[in-house]
Amino acid sequence: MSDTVETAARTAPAAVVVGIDGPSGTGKSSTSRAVAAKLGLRYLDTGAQYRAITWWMLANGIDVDDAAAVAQAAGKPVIVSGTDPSAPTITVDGEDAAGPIRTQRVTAAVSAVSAVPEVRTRLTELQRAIAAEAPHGIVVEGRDIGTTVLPDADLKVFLTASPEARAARRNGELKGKEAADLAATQAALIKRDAADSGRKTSPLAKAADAVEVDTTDLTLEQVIECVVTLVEDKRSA
Ligand SMILES: Nc1ncnc2c1ncn2[C@@H]1O[C@H](COP(=O)(O)OP(=O)(O)O)[C@@H](O)[C@H]1O
Ligand SMILES: Nc1ccn([C@@H]2O[C@H](COP(=O)(O)OP(=O)(O)O)[C@@H](O)[C@H]2O)c(=O)n1
Repeated sequence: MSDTVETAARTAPAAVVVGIDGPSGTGKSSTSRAVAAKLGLRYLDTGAQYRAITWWMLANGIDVDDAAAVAQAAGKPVIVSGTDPSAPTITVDGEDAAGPIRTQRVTAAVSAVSAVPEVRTRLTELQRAIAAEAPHGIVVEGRDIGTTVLPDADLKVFLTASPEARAARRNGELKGKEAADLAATQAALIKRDAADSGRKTSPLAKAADAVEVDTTDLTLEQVIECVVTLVEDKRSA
């Protein structure tokens, strides 16, 4: 090894692992992607994986309300996540699933599928393997990253926002596609939060050592800057 390479290896910052959790519409995906891109880290959307397995169950005629049937099928689909924050991808059995996993049908079914312990065990293993392989570190977002998937993460962030703000953000995305009225969007969000927070296995929860950021009155840029600063503080500590 040359002197220059040895010096570079010695001075490169250690890999940093960041977990970002919170309910729907708090800004997890947008913030995590931007923070990862700014800091040269990989990015993993674990919600997309739960959506992907749910999409496969629906496409294969599995009754998503039959936990035993979901558990039996949980090992079948091959889910692959691309972790480049500028172009994240997700495939199921080699097929691009990025579009189909965002439909209302999948959104309405995902909490039931993600409550099944066999589904969680499988995806948690996959998520840990992806995080362990990230050369410079990774930002992983979801519901149970700080509590279950990566309890030793260098930084844990828990994003919150009022139900009104979250529903307005979600409706902004749906405009022109599957537009819903604000009250219906808010009711659906609250129902999903309750299911995700109330399940037995790794529910949506803030880890005791997570930093909570209320994004209700912050712009997306402000949230990104806040998390970048938290990561840099950790790195220099
Ligand atoms: N602080 C914010 N202020 C306004 N809009 C935001 C903010 N954070 C995120 N958004 C917007 O809200 C929508 C949902 O954000 P997203 O990152 O997908 O949330 P989550 O992953 O928590 O469900 C996106 O359209 C995003 O651009
Ligand atoms: N780590 C995770 C991530 C998502 N999920 C489940 O997957 C669903 C979809 O997650 P998502 O992050 O795509 O949801 P949005 O907030 O983007 O709508 C959640 O409602 C949970 O049921 C989970 O159980 N655990």
